[in-house]
Amino acid sequence: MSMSLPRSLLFYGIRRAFSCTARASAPVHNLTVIGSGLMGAGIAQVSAQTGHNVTLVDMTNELLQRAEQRIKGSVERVAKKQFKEDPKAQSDFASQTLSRIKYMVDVEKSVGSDCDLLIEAIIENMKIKQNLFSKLDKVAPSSTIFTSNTSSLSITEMASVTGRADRFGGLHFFNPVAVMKLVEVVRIAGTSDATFDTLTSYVTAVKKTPVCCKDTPGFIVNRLLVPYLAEAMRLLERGDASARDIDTAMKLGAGYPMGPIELADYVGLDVNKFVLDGWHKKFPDNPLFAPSETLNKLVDEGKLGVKTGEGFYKYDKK
Ligand SMILES: CC(=O)CC(=O)SCCNC(=O)CCNC(=O)[C@H](O)C(C)(C)COP(=O)(O)OP(=O)(O)OC[C@H]1O[C@@H](n2cnc3c(N)ncnc32)[C@H](O)[C@@H]1OP(=O)(O)O
Ligand SMILES: NC(=O)C1=CN([C@@H]2O[C@H](COP(=O)(O)OP(=O)(O)OC[C@H]3O[C@@H](n4cnc5c(N)ncnc54)[C@H](O)[C@@H]3O)[C@@H](O)[C@H]2O)C=CC1
Repeated sequence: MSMSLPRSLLFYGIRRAFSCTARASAPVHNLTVIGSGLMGAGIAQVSAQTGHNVTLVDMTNELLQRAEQRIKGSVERVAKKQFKEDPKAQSDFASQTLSRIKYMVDVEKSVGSDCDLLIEAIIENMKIKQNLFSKLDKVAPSSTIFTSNTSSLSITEMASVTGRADRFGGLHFFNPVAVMKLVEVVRIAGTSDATFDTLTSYVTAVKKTPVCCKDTPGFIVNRLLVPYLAEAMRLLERGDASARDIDTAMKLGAGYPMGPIELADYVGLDVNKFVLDGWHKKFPDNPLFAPSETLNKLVDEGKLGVKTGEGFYKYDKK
């Protein structure tokens, strides 16, 4: 005999399974962000702006100095916006934010005994990410929650090299972090309720909106966005329209803030290529993930988009 649930109960069950509402949880005070590039610097910034103590790590002091400059510029923009008519409040906000960020090249020392949360934002490569997590798992306190900001890789595969699958999840921020309001909180099979609750509370604390998703390729946003960007590149390759016209069309015809070609440059063509190539290898029959010749050529030439001064378009060097 089959038993059917009342509709209201069924929807309640679905809501609970996927709900991202923050419940009481262990708060995050201290976090370590590994990788001080576009994303890591942004994550460090929004965390420090909301009172968290951050240790930001990269491979060289030069990279960290670049990140510090970028963070400073962005915090000043935010301060001007938040405290429009009050220059003193602007400079207090900026200096307090900047004072909460420590910079470090020694990755193993970066997860001290008080580290509540680790966010990895290094290159989009599974082997390199696994090496990092495996190394950190041995030195980090057992209570530290590990997360990755990956765009496209499996969080489960990363957690598999550690002994802390219950304290592992994904925190996927969007670029530019200071402005974009969403964070995807990715739950793997092992993620405990306590870990999940801490992650959603942290996202709310940094003034972003969490959505919960399963550990599937691209989660929600990139599963939809990356094929769209690749399709725009193919449209361009076929000579069906110019880059400018494709971008203008999607801005004025579909209401996007940026067109797909300029957004690809903004995200970084290397990141686009890593994502597309990785999915093509895993799902070779899916035409949505077919490589783009133009993308490959630009990456080979070191033209990675806004961050290198040239991609599909040319930019003032940052
Ligand atoms: C690849 C992945 O895994 C996932 C991803 O991230 S996919 C990429 C997701 N991101 C997007 O889709 C971005 C789409 N683009 C946009 O939303 C907008 O074009 C944009 C926010 C980037 C810029 O907006 P814009 O209106 O063209 O430019 P601009 O006027 O300079 O900026 C808008 C506001 O944001 C602020 N802002 C922009 N960049 C900023 C930064 N880096 N730091 C601080 N503030 C910033 C500006 O100060 C400005 O504030 P006001 O409106 O109060 O003046
Ligand atoms: N660019 C984007 O729009 C988005 C990217 N992501 C993801 O975030 C991650 C980082 O991307 P970006 O910030 O764009 O890359 P990026 O290239 O700007 O920065 C990566 C940084 O990590 C550092 N790094 C590499 N290996 C390291 C190691 N072993 N230890 C310490 N630092 C190391 C590099 O020196 C570099 O500074 C990737 O997984 C990417 O897929 C997620 C959302 C949006």
